[in-house]
Formats: sequence, structure tokens, C-alpha cells
Amino acid sequence: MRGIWSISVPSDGRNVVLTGFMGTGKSTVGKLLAKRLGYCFSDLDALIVGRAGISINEIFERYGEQRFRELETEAIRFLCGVSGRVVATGGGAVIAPRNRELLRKAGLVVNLTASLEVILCRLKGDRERPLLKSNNTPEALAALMAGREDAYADADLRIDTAGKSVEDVVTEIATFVREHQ
Ligand SMILES: Nc1ncnc2c1ncn2[C@@H]1O[C@H](COP(=O)(O)OP(=O)(O)OP(=O)(O)O)[C@@H](O)[C@H]1O
Ligand SMILES: O=C(O)C1=C[C@@H](O)[C@@H](O)[C@H](O)C1
Ligand SMILES: [Mg+2]
Repeated sequence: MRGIWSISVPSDGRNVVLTGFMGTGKSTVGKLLAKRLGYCFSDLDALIVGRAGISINEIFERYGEQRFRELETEAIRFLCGVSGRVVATGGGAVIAPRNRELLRKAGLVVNLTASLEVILCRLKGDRERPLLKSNNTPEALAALMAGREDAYADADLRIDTAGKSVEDVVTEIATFVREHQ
């Protein structure tokens, strides 16, 4: 794998950070939200894959989840030095308290939610998310989600995306951002 990011500058806090469990729509909503706000868009998972030169599945298989988490923290440090950006995080990016601290400083944190039922429906047949493979029963996935609830709750705004279109979610967030940033 290629080297790591070296810059880490304090952010001016004018970003929008999307957090949430796998399949809540961070990447999909983030891309459109950035367009709507006239911000740039960054996807933490895509950034990690781009730097590593291999897929998330391969990072997990070859180096383990712990190494992925290290790369994730490095990517967060890098992104926290930017401004005017919508950042879609990976589903587990908020687990580490230090990551949450950095993301909070980077800007408004918006947490997307959806019931497990909705998530399972959205991610049916997905092969790109290693934690879906290793938690391959609804019970295991529910436990993973429940264990992260406090970390997801650490946000400026929480939006239940179930039953809402991507456009609806984007509008809700854009309104909040215009009022609070
Ligand atoms: N509001 C929505 N309504 C219906 N489908 C949605 C909605 N938001 C996202 N989706 C669909 O759910 C799937 C997963 O979305 P997406 O990849 O954006 O999730 P994510 O939160 O970025 O997941 P991860 O944490 O794994 O990166 C996609 O197929 C997307 O089109
Ligand atoms: O929920 C998680 O821990 C993950 C979610 C994805 O976005 C990726 O970051 C990776 O598959 C791990
Ligand atoms: Mg994503």
C-alpha cells in the first residue's frame, strides 16, 4: 500500500459531515448535497481506496479491520484540514472518540439513520462491505448497529431516511446547513 497523508491543519469548521450506519445513504446523499450547497464532495471510503490502491474488501482481507481503521483516521485527519466540503464518512468512522472529535471540529455533523429492515433491503446483494459478510444475520447486524448508537447520536442533526427520497433528505440537510453555518 502507498504511503499516508502528511498534512493535518485545523479546519475552519465550515464543512458538512455525514455519519451513519452502512446503507443509510451518506455517499448518495452527500454527492447531491454538495451540488446543492455548491460545496466539494469527499467520500472517506473512496479516499482510502484511492490511496491504498486496493478495495475495502482487500484491505480487510490482507491487513485486517484494525489497519482499515488506522487508514480511516489518517483520512479523517487529512479531510479535517479542508473547508467548504461535504464529507461522507464510512459507517464505522465515528466509533473512535478521537475521530468524532476531529469530525465535530471539521463542521456540522449530520447523522443519517434507517431501520435495519430498510438497510437490509437497500444493501441486498452487496459484496463491497466486509462487515455485512462477517455479520451475516439480521441479529448480528442489529447488535453492530446498537453498539454504535451512542457514537451516531453524537451529531448536530439526525435524520431518519426511511421512506424519504434522496432529494428529500438533501433538502432537509441543506435547510439546516443554511440556518446553522
Ligand atoms: N433515501 C434513500 N432512499 C432509498 N434508497 C436510498 C436512499 N439513500 C440511499 N439509498 C440507496 O441505498 C444504497 C446504499 O447507499 P449509500 O452507498 O449511499 O450508503 P452509505 O451510507 O454511504 O453506506 P456505507 O457506510 O457502506 O458507505 C444505495 O443503493 C442507494 O441508492
Ligand atoms: O460500518 C463500517 O464499519 C464500514 C462501513 C463502510 O462504509 C466502510 O467504511 C467499511 O466497509 C466499514
Ligand atoms: Mg458510503
